[in-house]
Amino acid sequence: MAIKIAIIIYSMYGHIATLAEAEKRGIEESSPDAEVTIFQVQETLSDEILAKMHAPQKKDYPIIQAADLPTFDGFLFGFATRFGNVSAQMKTFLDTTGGIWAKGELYGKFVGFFESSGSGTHAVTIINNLSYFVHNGLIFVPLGYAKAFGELTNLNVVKGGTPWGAGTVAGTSGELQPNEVELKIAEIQGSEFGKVVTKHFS
Ligand SMILES: Cc1cc2nc3c(=O)[nH]c(=O)nc-3n(C[C@H](O)[C@H](O)[C@H](O)COP(=O)(O)O)c2cc1C
Repeated sequence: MAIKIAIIIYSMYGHIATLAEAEKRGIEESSPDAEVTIFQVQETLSDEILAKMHAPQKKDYPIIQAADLPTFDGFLFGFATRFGNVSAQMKTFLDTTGGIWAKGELYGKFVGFFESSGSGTHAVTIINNLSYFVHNGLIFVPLGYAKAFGELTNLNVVKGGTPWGAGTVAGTSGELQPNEVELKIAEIQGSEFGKVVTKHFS
């Protein structure tokens, strides 16, 4: 049976959405039988506030519902950093999943993370949010260094990405876009994550 992977994001300015597409490409490259879907969490801000924050129109990824989660074997979460943490939109979604947690429906499934931050707060966003995933008994698949050593240690470009997961430095006004090195890291992460989930569930 084909494995199913959900990439779940919140992206106000599009950086995380771009990384999510690279993660998806990576999974599909290493695991052609995998079913991969990019979801976004429900927006919680009004159109008026979003306009004041200069947020562009969102991509039309389906909105994830708590009830969708148990149908997947693995999850890649894309976090847009807010004060070194996840956005309230992402947290609001996670807080709707108590019933799933109570039934242990995510136990033993796999999870990985990628992130975006204005100035490069990187790993801290992921580390600050492990608790939810630990409580659910999800198995964290870190990116590590082995498969992306050259990219992670490349100091020639301003870049995100750590052994905790892919990432991008958006710039303090969102003026940067994910660059080639950041996209490559995201593809490698997707590829390796796909392999781990496939190996376990096939
Ligand atoms: C309220 C708020 C808090 C933020 N906090 C941080 C932060 O702690 N560190 C940082 O580097 N960037 C911070 N940023 C910048 C965002 O992380 C950045 O806009 C985001 O990663 C862009 O991703 P997106 O285009 O997918 O929305 C913050 C942005 C907002 C609006």
